[in-house]
Order: sequence, then structure tokens, then C-alpha cells
Amino acid sequence: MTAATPIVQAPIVQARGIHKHFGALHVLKGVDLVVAERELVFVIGPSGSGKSTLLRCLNRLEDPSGGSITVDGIDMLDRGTDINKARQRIGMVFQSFNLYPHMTALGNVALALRKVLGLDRPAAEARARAALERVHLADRAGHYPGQLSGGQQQRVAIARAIALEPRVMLFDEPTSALDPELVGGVLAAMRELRESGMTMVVVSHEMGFAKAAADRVIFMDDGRILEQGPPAAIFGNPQHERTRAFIGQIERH
Ligand SMILES: Nc1ncnc2c1ncn2[C@@H]1O[C@H](COP(=O)(O)OP(=O)(O)OP(=O)(O)O)[C@@H](O)[C@H]1O
Repeated sequence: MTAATPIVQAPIVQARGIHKHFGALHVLKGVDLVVAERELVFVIGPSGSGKSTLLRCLNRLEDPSGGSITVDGIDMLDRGTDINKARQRIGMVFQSFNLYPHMTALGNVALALRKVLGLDRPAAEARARAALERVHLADRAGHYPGQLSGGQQQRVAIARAIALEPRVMLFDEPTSALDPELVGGVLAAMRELRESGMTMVVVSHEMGFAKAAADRVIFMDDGRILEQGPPAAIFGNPQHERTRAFIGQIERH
């Protein structure tokens, strides 16, 4: 009997030695982040520690000052890389939903497909409808953003991103702008996405979600990854004093 050959999957995200300066401000001080396929990595840390900047470097919304980044095997920092094409593999959801107010939910999702993938209207709308179904908003397809709650608008933004079938999704504080009662619906949509096998990097203060859904929690402090591990280890037995202090502070609120 021959042993089965193990399938070795390349990581989806490989960021090594990332530095970022904003003028004299040294915001990222040599960050390594490797994310495996289907992994959910959750990033926590004090305000200003560089979480958003790290996320934004991964898809080149910010240009790192140094280091290397590949996403799905594509060198994101190579001058020869078509960055718009590379970004199609990276979905991003922000704190603000950024929907066009004069277009319906369906129109917003379909527009991304028409603009980015060049699909014609019927094909874009069919795919947009399927994406809205995945976030349980098929029945709101004809509603305008102003007719939707903040949580529903954020789920439309998630649908817009997943409709492009990215290889990884980046979430930058996706629930921070929402009233507390609307947070659960967005986290549920993220949870389902994770269960469908999406690779995700999430910056958020929703520690309950991290404990329940993350494979790995990263604690950032002053532009560095100070500590990382499974949620039970980071929340239950943090090794660094600063991690302990941060988690203690969060859990008191
Ligand atoms: N475009 C920019 N120009 C100048 N400074 C910036 C810029 N973007 C971020 N910074 C600074 O970089 C530092 C890190 O910001 P970043 O938003 O990455 O932190 P964060 O950990 O995500 O914080 P928060 O939890 O408050 O969102 C902060 O001091 C911020 O003021």
C-alpha cells in the first residue's frame, strides 16, 4: 500500500517583514503575516497599533515602505503586477458601507460585477442575486440603501465583495458603525462565509466573534505582532503583560 501524497496548499497570504512609514511615523515595524487557505485570522490591538494599515497594505490601498507580499501567489509589490486585476482576488469590507444611494441593493452588487469583471447586465444581475441570497437579502434586492438598516447595508457590501469570488476577504472594523442590535446579523453573515470555506482576515473589537469563529488571534502592539495563537490561548492565557492589559481592559467594558 502506498501512502497518500499529502496535499500541500500554499498560503493564500504571505506578508513578510512589512514596514510602513507615514512621514516620520513608523507605523508597521516588520510584520510577518501568513494566512492559510480557509483560515480566519482575527487581529486585535490598541488604537493606533497599525491593524488597519496592515490590512490596507495587503491589497495595496497603502504602499508598504518595505517587505514582501504575495496573495494567491501574486506578488503584490512587483511593478509588473496588474494591481487592479490582483485586487479582484481580495475582497474588502470597511466600517462604512460605501453603497451608491441612488442604486438598489441589486444594482450596487451588479455594478461591481459589470465594472470589475465586465459582465453584461443580465449576467451581472444573476450573479448579484445569488450573492445577496448568501447574505439572506434576496428579498431586499430592489431596496435602496436608504430603505435598509445599517446592518443590511453592510451585508450588501459583503455581497458585493463575495460576488467577485475573491480568494481572501479582509474586514476592517465591519460592525463599528452599527447600532448594537444590528451587529449580530453582520457577524452571522461573516460566520456563514467562514463556514463556506472563505479565507478571512478580520480587524474588529468583537471579541465574542473572535472566540467563537477565529482560528488564530493576533495581538498587535506599536506596529508589531506581539503575540498570536488560538483564541483560547490568547484570551485565556496571554503571555505578554501588554496583551493581558489590553484583553483585561476590553473585557471590563
Ligand atoms: N494615511 C495616513 N497618514 C498618516 N498617518 C496615518 C495614516 N493612516 C494611519 N496613520 C497613522 O498610523 C497609525 C496606525 O493607524 P491604524 O489605523 O493602522 O491603527 P489601528 O490599529 O487600526 O487603530 P484603530 O483601532 O484606532 O483603527 C496611527 O497613528 C494613525 O494615525
